[in-house]
Amino acid sequence: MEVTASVSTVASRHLSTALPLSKTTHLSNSKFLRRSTQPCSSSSFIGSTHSLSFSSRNPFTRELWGVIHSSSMNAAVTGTRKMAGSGLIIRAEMFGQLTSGLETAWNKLKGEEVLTKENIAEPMRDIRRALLEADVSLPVVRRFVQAVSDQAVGTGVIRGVRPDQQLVKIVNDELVKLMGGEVSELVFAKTGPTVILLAGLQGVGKTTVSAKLALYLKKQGKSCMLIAGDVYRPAAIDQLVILGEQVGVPVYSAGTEIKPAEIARKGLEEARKKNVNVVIMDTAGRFQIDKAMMDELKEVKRVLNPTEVLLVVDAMTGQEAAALVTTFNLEIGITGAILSKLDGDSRGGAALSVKEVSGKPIKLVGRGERVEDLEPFYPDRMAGRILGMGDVLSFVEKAQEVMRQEDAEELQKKIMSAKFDFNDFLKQTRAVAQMGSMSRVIGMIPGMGKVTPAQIREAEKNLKIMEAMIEAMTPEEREKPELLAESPARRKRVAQDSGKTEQQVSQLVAQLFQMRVRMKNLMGVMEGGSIPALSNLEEAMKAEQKAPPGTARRKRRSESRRQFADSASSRPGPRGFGAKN
Ligand SMILES: Nc1nc2c(ncn2[C@@H]2O[C@H](COP(=O)(O)OP(=O)(O)OP(=O)(O)O)[C@@H](O)[C@H]2O)c(=O)[nH]1
Repeated sequence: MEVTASVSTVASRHLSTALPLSKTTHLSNSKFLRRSTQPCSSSSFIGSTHSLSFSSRNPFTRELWGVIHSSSMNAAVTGTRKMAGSGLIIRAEMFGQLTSGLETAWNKLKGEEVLTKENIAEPMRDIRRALLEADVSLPVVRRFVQAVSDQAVGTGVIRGVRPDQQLVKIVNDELVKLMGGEVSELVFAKTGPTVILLAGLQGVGKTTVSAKLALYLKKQGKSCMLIAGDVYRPAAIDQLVILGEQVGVPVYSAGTEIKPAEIARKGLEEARKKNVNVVIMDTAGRFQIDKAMMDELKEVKRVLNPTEVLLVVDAMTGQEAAALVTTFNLEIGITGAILSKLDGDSRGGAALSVKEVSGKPIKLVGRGERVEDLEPFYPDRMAGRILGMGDVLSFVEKAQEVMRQEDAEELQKKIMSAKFDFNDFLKQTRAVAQMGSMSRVIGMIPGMGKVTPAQIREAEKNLKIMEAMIEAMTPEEREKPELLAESPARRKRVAQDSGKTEQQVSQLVAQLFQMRVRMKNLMGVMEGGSIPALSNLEEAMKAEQKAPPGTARRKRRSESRRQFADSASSRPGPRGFGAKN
């Protein structure tokens, strides 16, 4: 098995040079395992091996994180200096508890030479406990643990691969298998419109999913139409109409005085007239399964003869979601599930149980309230995420959506000529914001799984503060940060207009200059090869960070500091840096 761990390189490269995914380089298993099991403390993650490979291709990301998370900025904001990473590491990303539970298992194998029946007994108990705590159904846990144990004992010694790493690999492969192995694509009708019928209990997110799905398919070039079939909740029809407008998709509604099956028939007729590619029908949810609901759905299904019948289930309901998929499948016959609210406190039980329990695949996942927050369900990426690998491919796709190639190239040019300005800064931070909440974006970056929620909250807060300050700058000041560096009066105005302190504005300007120099240096280190060997890159990055005094790099860094310090020292008195007026 090849694991695309090094897509981190691609992810970051994409942001700077928008390389196509096909240039992904693959790491061998052992490298993946080594990387995935390396501890990464929250306080040092910026310089960790993982984030080195990620950020090295995109100096901005690393710098952005460094700047927005700088403790000095926190101090300026809160008046206290906080230590980043106080020892207690909490995973910011979903399935955190499961991930840590599994980590406990591998950690017990540290120092062992080979996997044996005896030494895996305790780790297997940890795995079992972690899965049960994640609300995975018991029969699934039993089968899983059995499959992993059987393979672990039979593995023998693999040169260069530690037993704990071997166990990670076995668990990874079994997790992928458990979740269905392959991505289960939506099926489209060969002729006429493809009809997708959505079902599910109350409040699971059907109406939201209808609009999300329409947008998702629209992005693939398909014309869509929505049918509002929730006749029991008038607000659901209004909600769908509003969401339809938001995503630019027509909504067929016929009020609440008409039977859902009749709405379905008329809606389908309308869709045929309009010649749309895909029709998505939202249906009424119930508090719990009842016969009336099932009969109604059966009737709607008969009328629509849908290509897909997808049950929307709430990821937070754990194994209950899997049971629901089974019941709906037996009652009305479904083609798959959509797991909603995977961004919430889901422990993983639903994602891990649905396929195994019901035999029906999860086709899509909802990961947020926004209409953009719907993605295909990738079992391998989900396994990677559970194991703390970070969902890099999803990140790359998101990045591709929000970052145009020209922007990326222009940015690179600016970085190389040290002309990166506040407009670029703003554009980049917004591109990151567009990818979803920072916690999600950070969770997708390998090695950044272990960031404390407090750190993310601080970073998000800092980002807002910075945006406010940049927005208070004139277009000229944004383009020429020197103007601000040289004028305390300008900085004072920006501070007043943004409601921040002069110290915060000065600090932001200083950070931009430091970023310019450091990013240019990093890009320089990477120039000369398309995708440098990861190890070389890491070395280069380490050297960049740890260059001893007197070396060229160290000199460059001190020059950059001096450059800024020079402007700082030219100011009159303690009011700020670079003062000329
Ligand atoms: N965080 C998060 N919230 C979601 C997601 N999907 C839906 N929601 C929220 O869940 C709530 C219920 O969503 P609806 O789409 O109204 O659910 P429904 O199944 O149509 O509800 P009924 O019509 O009452 O059956 C709303 O507040 C949505 O914003 C998701 O993936 N993540």
